[in-house]
Amino acid sequence: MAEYNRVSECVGLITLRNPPVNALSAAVRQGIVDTVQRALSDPNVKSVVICGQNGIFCGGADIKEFRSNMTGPPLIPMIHAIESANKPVVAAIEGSALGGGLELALGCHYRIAHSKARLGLPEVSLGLLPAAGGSQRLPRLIGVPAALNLITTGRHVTAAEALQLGIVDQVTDHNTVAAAVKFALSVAGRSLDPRRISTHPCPQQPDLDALFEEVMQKVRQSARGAIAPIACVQAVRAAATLPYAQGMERERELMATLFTSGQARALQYCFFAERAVGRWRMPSGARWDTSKPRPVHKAAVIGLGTMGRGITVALAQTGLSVIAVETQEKQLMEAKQAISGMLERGAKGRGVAPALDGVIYSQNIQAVADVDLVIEAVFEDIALKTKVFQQLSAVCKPGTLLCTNTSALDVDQLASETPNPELVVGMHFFAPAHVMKLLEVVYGPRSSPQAVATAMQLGKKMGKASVAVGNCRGFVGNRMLKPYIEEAFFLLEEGATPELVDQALEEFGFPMGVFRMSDLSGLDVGWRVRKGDGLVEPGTASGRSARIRQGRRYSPLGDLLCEEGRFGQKTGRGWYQYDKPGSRVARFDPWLHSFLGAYRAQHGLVARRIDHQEVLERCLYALINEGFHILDDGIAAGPEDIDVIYVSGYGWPRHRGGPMFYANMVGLAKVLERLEHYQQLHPEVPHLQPSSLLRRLVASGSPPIHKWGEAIKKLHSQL
Ligand SMILES: CCCCCCCCCCCCC[C@H](O)CC(=O)SCCNC(=O)CCNC(=O)[C@H](O)C(C)(C)COP(=O)(O)OP(=O)(O)OC[C@H]1O[C@@H](n2cnc3c(N)ncnc32)[C@H](O)[C@@H]1OP(=O)(O)O
Repeated sequence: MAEYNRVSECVGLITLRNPPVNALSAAVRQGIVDTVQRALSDPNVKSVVICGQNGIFCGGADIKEFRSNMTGPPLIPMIHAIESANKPVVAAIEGSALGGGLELALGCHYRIAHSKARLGLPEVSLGLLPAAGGSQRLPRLIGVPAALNLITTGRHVTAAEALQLGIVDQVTDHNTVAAAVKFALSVAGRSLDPRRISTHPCPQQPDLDALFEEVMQKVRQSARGAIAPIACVQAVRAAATLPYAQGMERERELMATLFTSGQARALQYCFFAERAVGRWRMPSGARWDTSKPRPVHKAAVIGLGTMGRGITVALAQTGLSVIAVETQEKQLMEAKQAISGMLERGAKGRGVAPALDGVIYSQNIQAVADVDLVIEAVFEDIALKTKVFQQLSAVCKPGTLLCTNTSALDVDQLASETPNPELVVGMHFFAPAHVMKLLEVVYGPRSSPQAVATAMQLGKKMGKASVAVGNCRGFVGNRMLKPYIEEAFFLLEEGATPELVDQALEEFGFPMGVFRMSDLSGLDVGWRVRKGDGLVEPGTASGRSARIRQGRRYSPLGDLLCEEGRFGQKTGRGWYQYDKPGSRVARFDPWLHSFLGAYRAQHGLVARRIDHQEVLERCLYALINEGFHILDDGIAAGPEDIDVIYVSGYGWPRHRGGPMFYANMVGLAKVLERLEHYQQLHPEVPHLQPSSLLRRLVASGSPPIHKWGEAIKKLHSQL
């Protein structure tokens, strides 16, 4: 809806009303068409101001409408009618002007923004392009290079940057609508021809072809298979080389291709999934909207290794007071230096003062007595963590939340070692913790809803994609990673190479294939876990029986590399070779290939040709299958939780929507059929055995992903 008022006698004020972000729904578009017409036909009105209610101009087209048949007046003629109006129209921008919201403002003759406003054309992140004239007007207004940057990245700019770029005409610290009304009065009666952006040519740009070639190359490289960034470049090229009407035609064609692509569906799914995970719920029935978080003003981090340092930085950057505890003096000094450096670099990047004073360092655990929340990040050893939790329980004031950053240990076991297990949750950060977006908040059967609410709220404050998950081995992310990695090892045994497997996964869209990723994170990490599980044996045995451990197929390849001291990048050797320890460029390693040949010979394995399709099906479907187990077990509340974890923490290509969304796109029946196929070939591999939930979903007609929750509930009630 849009409300109309006449203010200051001769200004028509149009207010967009569609909480929470004034998205341009059919009703809002109709409201704008009607109120603009009313203002233009009223002889008492000399100029018009468009604003949004509740301090936000407009969050763009209503993304929810994209899923259905769109009705109501279309955006493009609506914006043209504003631009061609014979009275000045001024956009009063508060909060956000994004996507269609900014395109609406670009159709206005003037734009006044509040200093705290953010503007942008983020359509690319939804798999689209600014298709209400944005791809044609913005380059005409601010020039091709700046428009390319904004449209291909989708980044939001501050009002100050928007002013500098020429997107807005004025920035105010005061009441934006009042400033816009005053401005509208001052320009009433002036010629509007120079203010109609669509009538301008793009500012001249030397060597346009070279510029587009360079940008296209860069975009193709970073897009990892996403098509929208490429279409955005093509649309801006049309703006730079074609008359406006033809440019608009090109914009429409490109949008039609994107709009109907699976990628747009996947990216829009991610947008809503990221918001849905904030509405967490636990199997006990506790939920986000009935659980009140405790305030957290002061936090502590115990253990200042890599994870503890990153967590300290993330907390301090949120504005919290942090007590950082490390018992060894030398490590404490090193950590202090490293944390200060990270805070300084982070502050420089954001143009703010570093929060150095926000961190107090101590060797003494007693220093945490009055904090509201502690995150333990000591070495992954249950005995050590148990001791720390017992000390914390004795030292901390009553009610302090005790969080563990474990990635592998049993949160419930740790909780049971404390007098108040309801205060214990896992906060599983990903390295580097001040950079990586993902946080798994792990609740045990005794964690209180308030503890979960507090950890979730703190995660949100830290800017993390926080997902509440149940307690199990590996939680969600690492539990699903295990079969994925194991399949990759089996593929090597059967004839694949690390290069082939990685290439297939990188072409799918992962930033790194499984072997390059293992080299980066360190092969010794998995080795230690497998040793702990009693799976590692001396590598001299041969034949099939040597590769069956604990009753299932096992590949000792990773262990054998570790025995050779090949831990990945840090030792300069792993699945690849590196110029020196710590260097990042993975190179083909002839040693590794002859090692694989010798290994196959020792075990009587005959290498066969393996193609990309098999790599993808075996690695990805094994991972997805585990995802169905996780849903069946109630460890994740819904497929969105799993997908957000994989997209924000494990490099799953966002334009493929996450593993569960991908399974939905491929078709559940197809995933089931391929798993059954591989399971028949590899009966000794339990993770290829299709999950019973997947079978039941297929049997119930493969409901679309947004109906899985309902279907799972129904299927569980039938058990
Ligand atoms: C046959 C083929 C024909 C093809 C041709 C089809 C042509 C169609 C014509 C289209 C013309 C193109 C128009 C335009 O170019 C396209 C667009 O505008 S796409 C939208 C672009 N806008 C955005 O991407 C902004 C998205 N929103 C945000 O970034 C943030 O929400 C915010 C605005 C910065 C506010 O942030 P917060 O305050 O943190 O709030 P939340 O993010 O939590 O959001 C609150 C709530 O609002 C919902 N929401 C937000 N934006 C939109 C939106 N644009 N549409 C619908 N809903 C929106 C959000 O989901 C939250 O709700 P919840 O999910 O929690 O219920």
